[in-house]
Amino acid sequence: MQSGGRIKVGVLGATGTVGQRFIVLLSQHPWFVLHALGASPRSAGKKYKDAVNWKQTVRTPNGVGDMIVKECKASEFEDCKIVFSGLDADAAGDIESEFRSADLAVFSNAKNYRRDPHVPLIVPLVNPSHLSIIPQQQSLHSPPLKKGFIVTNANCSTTGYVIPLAALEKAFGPIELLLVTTMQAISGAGYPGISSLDIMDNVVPYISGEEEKIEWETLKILGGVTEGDDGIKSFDMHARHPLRVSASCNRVPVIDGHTECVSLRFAHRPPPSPQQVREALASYTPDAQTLGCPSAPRHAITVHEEPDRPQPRLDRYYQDGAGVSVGRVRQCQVLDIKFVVLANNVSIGAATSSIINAEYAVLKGVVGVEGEVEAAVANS
Ligand SMILES: NC(=O)C1=CN([C@@H]2O[C@H](COP(=O)(O)OP(=O)(O)OC[C@H]3O[C@@H](n4cnc5c(N)ncnc54)[C@H](OP(=O)(O)O)[C@@H]3O)[C@@H](O)[C@H]2O)C=CC1
Ligand SMILES: N[C@@H](CC(=O)OP(=O)(O)O)C(=O)O
Repeated sequence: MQSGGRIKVGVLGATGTVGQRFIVLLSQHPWFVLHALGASPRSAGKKYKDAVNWKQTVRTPNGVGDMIVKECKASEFEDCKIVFSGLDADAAGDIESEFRSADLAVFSNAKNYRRDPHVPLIVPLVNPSHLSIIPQQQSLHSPPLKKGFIVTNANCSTTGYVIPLAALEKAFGPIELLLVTTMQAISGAGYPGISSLDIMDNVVPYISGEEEKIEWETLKILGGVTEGDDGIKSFDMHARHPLRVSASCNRVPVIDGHTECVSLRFAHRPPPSPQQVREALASYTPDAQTLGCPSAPRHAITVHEEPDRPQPRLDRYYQDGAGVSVGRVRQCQVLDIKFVVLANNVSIGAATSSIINAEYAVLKGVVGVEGEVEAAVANS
């Protein structure tokens, strides 16, 4: 596609569920322009339109269908300032590592590097300040890197519920106990995902590895970054205020949108009332909004007053799926407060988060700032 002074970006896993969402969002992005698409050796060498099983409700953007899908090799993406990854986790580890070593900036949806002590796990509406670990990631790399790094975003269920949690911790101090029960959409499992005979007329009360990811990722995201006497930074895993999380995950026959029921207890007594919680959620303004990231939602959290909302079919595409919806905020008879949250797993749960992370990194100068980048930001 023509760059027109915009920042050239690539997408790995461009044919997949998350990859297709990247294509839709990036094709209309004010700063970024799609420059290279990669997928498996099965797709490489084909025109995108012949390789992809397009499942979006909008048509393939102009010019993208005729782009030739490349192999996921860094040499094929060397002109890209930013590479977004929607790779299958079986392939993501080696490929993303090769791209970083080739001094490319990688924003990944895959789980492979989320636990790496030098890789930030960023939900852009919560903890983009964790980008501060990037210089350390680059200097500890062998050989040290000038521009290359990996930033990961979180599991889609983690992403949805940590946004209201961050708003509540900001307003009322640390949370100490958390229970979350998810009802996760079919698209979370990629394409073709779970078979129709398994999910129609059914609920499957198990998603491999999901509960452990939610329980662990929450601590890294909501914790801070601390610096030791030796100058080495590390993620504190919410250590100053230990937080215990218990997650139960279910697959339900919904196409897009993860719904999660959350109960929590605050560390400080007395806890806020349900009305104070509603107000804190509705007024939450993440740094990504204040800084002017173009893909950040206008309302990070939409609070519903109706007793039967949010619902995936009604609420998952509000703001193009870039925010989250919360409803049923009420007193919990066991902990303090309970509520329901809905997040679009493919948008804020995946592609939109990666894109906002990249926008934030551009605005903070973490992605190599050169004339081209400044011009794109200035012209947007
Ligand atoms: N779906 C969701 O809601 C979310 C997904 N994620 C994560 O994002 C990633 C992508 O998920 P999703 O889009 O659902 O998955 P899909 O299975 O739909 O897509 C996987 C993509 O990876 C490519 N791929 C597979 N094997 C290889 C390989 N050996 N080399 C290069 N490319 C390969 C596929 O290409 P090809 O078409 O050629 O096979 C395809 O483009 C995963 O890591 C997933 O865990 C994270 C949050 C939410
Ligand atoms: N496991 C999630 C989606 C996903 O791929 O998560 P992760 O990137 O953490 O593996 C779901 O099934 O809804």
